[in-house]
Amino acid sequence: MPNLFTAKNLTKSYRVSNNPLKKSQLEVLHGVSFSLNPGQTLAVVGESGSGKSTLARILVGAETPDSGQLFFEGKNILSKKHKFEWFKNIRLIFQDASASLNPRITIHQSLEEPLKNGTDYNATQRSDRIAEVLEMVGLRPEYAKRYPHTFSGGQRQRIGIARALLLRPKVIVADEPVSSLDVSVQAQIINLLLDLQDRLDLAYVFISHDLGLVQHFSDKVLVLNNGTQEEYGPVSDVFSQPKSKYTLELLDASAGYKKPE
Ligand SMILES: Nc1ncnc2c1ncn2[C@@H]1O[C@H](COP(=O)(O)OP(=O)(O)OP(=O)(O)O)[C@@H](O)[C@H]1O
Repeated sequence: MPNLFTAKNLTKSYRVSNNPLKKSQLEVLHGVSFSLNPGQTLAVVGESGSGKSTLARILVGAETPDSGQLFFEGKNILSKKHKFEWFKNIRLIFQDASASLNPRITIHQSLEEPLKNGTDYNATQRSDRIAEVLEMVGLRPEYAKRYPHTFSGGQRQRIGIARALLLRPKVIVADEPVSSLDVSVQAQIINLLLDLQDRLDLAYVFISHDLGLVQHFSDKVLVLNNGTQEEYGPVSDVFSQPKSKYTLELLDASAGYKKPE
């Protein structure tokens, strides 16, 4: 059986200057590889600017890597013929749900969009699925009639999660999904994500600065240092016996992280 989701040697550079006398390419990712199975969580950690969000955008198809491979259930999803499977099965949760919700349209309209693009459901089936995912994230179906500004930050993040779930994906990439929320709300959203993982056997790629949370939430961890994979392995191994000074410093700097006895 192939792994659910595998990345091999991903690289990505950006052009940063048009001046031929200056170095014009910035290498943001270099040789990133991992594998993930159903129900597992891979955390991606690293300093600001280490390439975490770039990796997240590549994993959901919002950016193209310069080289490397991505496999979903053994299929090369960088090939055009698997585009739809990629779109359906690997979905993103943003840090700030407000950014992904158009303020001028109702929640129903926002949630209907992926269903129009990703299914052949009729209007009634779309409404039923929207009601179903809203209930799954602890919101009332009638909230679909409202506009984004009528919700709290935590409720908007629940809507962002509902939107990610619409097409019944198997992998969710969550880029700092709780870091813009109040601490009390963060725990509720984390518990919701854990509960959904249990119920749906979801795999998560979880990007976070909070290593205490990563320790509690993840099975594996990938440490990025300036775009290079510094360490990768079970979270218990990497955090209890970090091989590199960089990882040790990240752990020391993270307030929430508790060293194992
Ligand atoms: N479109 C782009 N064009 C040029 N450079 C970019 C682009 N997107 C990101 N970068 C650069 O790539 C590097 C990695 O950025 P990225 O946002 O992936 O890091 P990050 O680890 O997610 O940071 P943070 O934790 O602050 O969100 C940074 O130096 C950033 O300035």
